[in-house]
Amino acid sequence: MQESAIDIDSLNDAQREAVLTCEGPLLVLAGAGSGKTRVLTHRIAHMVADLGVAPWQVLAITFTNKAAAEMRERLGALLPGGTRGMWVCTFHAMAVRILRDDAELLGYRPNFTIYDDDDSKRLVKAIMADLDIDTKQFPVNMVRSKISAAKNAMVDADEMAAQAADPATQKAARVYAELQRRLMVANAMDFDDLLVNTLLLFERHPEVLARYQRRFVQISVDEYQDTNHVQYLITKRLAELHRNLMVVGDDDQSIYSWRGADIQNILDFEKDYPDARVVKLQQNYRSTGHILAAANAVVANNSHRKPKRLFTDEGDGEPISAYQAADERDEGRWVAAEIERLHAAGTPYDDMAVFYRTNAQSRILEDMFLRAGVPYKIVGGTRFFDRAEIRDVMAYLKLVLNPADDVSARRVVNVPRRGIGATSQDKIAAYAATHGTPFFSAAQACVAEAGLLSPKVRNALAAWTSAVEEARHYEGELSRVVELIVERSGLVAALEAERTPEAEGRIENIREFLLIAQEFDESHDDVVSALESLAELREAGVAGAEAADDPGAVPAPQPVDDDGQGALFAAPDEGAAPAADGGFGAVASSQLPAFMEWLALRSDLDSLSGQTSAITMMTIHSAKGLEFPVVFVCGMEEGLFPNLTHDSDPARLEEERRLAYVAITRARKRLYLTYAATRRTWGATQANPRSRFVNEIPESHIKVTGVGSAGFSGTGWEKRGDRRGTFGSGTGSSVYGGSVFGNQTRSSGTARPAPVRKDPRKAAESFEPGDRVHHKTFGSGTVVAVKGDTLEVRFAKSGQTKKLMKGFAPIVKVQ
Ligand SMILES: Nc1ncnc2c1ncn2[C@@H]1O[C@H](COP(=O)(O)OP(=O)(O)OP(=O)(O)O)[C@@H](O)[C@H]1O
Ligand SMILES: [Mg+2]
Repeated sequence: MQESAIDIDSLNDAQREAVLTCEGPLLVLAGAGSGKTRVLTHRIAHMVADLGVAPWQVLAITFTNKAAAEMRERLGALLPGGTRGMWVCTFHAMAVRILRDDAELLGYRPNFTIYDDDDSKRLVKAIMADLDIDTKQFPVNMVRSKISAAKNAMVDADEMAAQAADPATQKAARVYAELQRRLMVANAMDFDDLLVNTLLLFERHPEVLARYQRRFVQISVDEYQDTNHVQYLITKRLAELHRNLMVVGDDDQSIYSWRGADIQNILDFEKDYPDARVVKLQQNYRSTGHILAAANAVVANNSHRKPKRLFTDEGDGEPISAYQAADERDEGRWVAAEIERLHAAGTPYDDMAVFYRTNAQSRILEDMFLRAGVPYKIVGGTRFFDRAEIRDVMAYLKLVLNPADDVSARRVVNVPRRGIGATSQDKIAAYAATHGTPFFSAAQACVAEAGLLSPKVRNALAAWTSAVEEARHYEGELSRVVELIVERSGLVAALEAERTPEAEGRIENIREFLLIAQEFDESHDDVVSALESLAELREAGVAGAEAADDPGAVPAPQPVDDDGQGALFAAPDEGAAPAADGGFGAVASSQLPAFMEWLALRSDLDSLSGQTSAITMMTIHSAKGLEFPVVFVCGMEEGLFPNLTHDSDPARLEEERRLAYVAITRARKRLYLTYAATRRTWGATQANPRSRFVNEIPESHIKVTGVGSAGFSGTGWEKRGDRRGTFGSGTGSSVYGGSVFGNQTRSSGTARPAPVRKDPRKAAESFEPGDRVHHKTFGSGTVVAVKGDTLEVRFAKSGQTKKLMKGFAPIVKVQ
């Protein structure tokens, strides 16, 4: 095999056996980081490069788009001759390709539309409203998951109705029938339909199936433990002719049972293919010893699993760091500071990832990263400030600040819908063009002059312009202005009227935005320093810092000199504003301009992160199959992770634990687990003990720091008590007893386990003259003076001394 295109010597014996087994069914069953995906790609490369298999004869399926992209890249690197024609994709992407060619056979037109999760949810909701089904009694999500389960079990609506034993299932069956009818009329398929229709196509049209069976001589499926029934059947059908099917997976990493994934598919592989070769891999090449030991220890608490153990030759590496934060903001802040510290010490941002159990956690983290200047990207989610409802509120505020901002005016004139349609908007725009005025002034004129618009539109427009005017003239706190515009624009009222879970989510986001404004009112100093950071970035000529978010909106902040920040707070008609402000004058609330600049700073930092390397933020679910040198898992608290309620099924706890195993095993060299003593979610503050998954890690592999200690380098309180075994059954209320958190809570008699700093946002690090520091933009320097929250730092490269705000300037101490 010396001639091989791949480096066979880089594989261990078991891996080599798998790579060289190119005929017949093959199962690779092994724990995380043991090289399953690497074996899969090397095996394909070997077949193509050495055995004459054509790339187009190869089908490689994986679970997420990100994983598919990585696999394609790896294959590209291994096969200089190219991978043209090879299908490397997810099940859904494969289904789309197949159906684009032949959906007509099932009665669709080839240009069918794909409804994503949001679209299909909206459709289900509309149907339920039309059928008069009460969504309080039968929640939309419950109905959808019943329909989805039926689809994935290949049960159609009639069959579901015939089998339905309870009212909820009967209702779901009715919705299902109508859903399919409407999807068909709309020439659309939802995600489940893509899979189901592919299978139907194969069953009803054997000639189509035969074509693909002949084509795909070699089929490989990664993350096989997470295939559901339909996916299993599709794979089975496709592989029937050549029987060259390789599946790889790890039963400990099955995390999609809530979507119908069936761990049994992997466990039954040997039953389906009695001649299957089974290869087990035991060496982990990803993680250092402490991390691997922690993962092994946690997952060992699951009873429904095939026991297996992994070893590593890597050495122990660094113990896992656990950090107990005062609250969720302290957590975010600490993570940001630690990221900056690692970055200053040479770890590229790209090498770091931050995971969370639920999407809702990302907002605070984003907030803290933006403040600290940590560039980030979010996989599989929308960044807070990119969300439509937040953009709407921001457009309103821009308009309040600057009524000449036509982009914002046009964006929100009919948001929420108030009957000012395209025709009316065109008329206003035409008026504006004729009179050379901004759109908003034209709107005011159209309100004043009868006859230009219909009375109904005129009324709606009057309400809109007066809402903006009222906010403009409100003299008082900024948060009140934001509240006012949110109320008077009708944004929240319209969402409330929708009475949908998404609308609820949007309202919640708007509330979060209000909180940000309140915080701004409370912490003006921080803002000054945040603006300073931006000014510094601009001064330093950092690419992207000049990028204007929205032309004609907020005036760009001006660089400050050493003594004053005055220019930063200029109202739009003083100095920095565009010359033509439409003659509107300054807004009454003096803080709005600064607030808008602050928000602009955020988007500026966003654009910075688009260009340079960035940390990755994502849910643990989307981290499957990936690896990063440094991983932070946030929110390690009971109730959040494991994400359980008291009446949760014990099987769910096992799935949550598998998720913890997935999270831990993504880390190559450094793993951080963080948890907050108190956490504010949905307006309520909760104090949850730290996650049992942290407690399940033996003490020898983990180092705990936290509030009460001097920042992240201190030792703080230590874990004690018999952590393992205390949890007994692993479910129910006894779980809280025995955790360190629990002990301390009881002994101190307070709700919090350790002294909580008054303002956790201010306390991450203390500086003294003489300390060596590193600034994101200016590089290394020395602290020359500390005055309150202001540091004076002399930077080595420029020789300049700069004033920086502690806690906001992107600066860390270097040891
Ligand atoms: N024989 C080997 N020699 C050197 N490095 C290896 C070897 N096998 C695997 N690796 C490396 O170990 C890491 C983990 O491999 P891989 O991602 O294929 O594991 P996996 O089993 O698919 O993990 P997961 O279960 O998380 O998907 C990768 O960085 C890979 O390049
Ligand atoms: Mg893998």
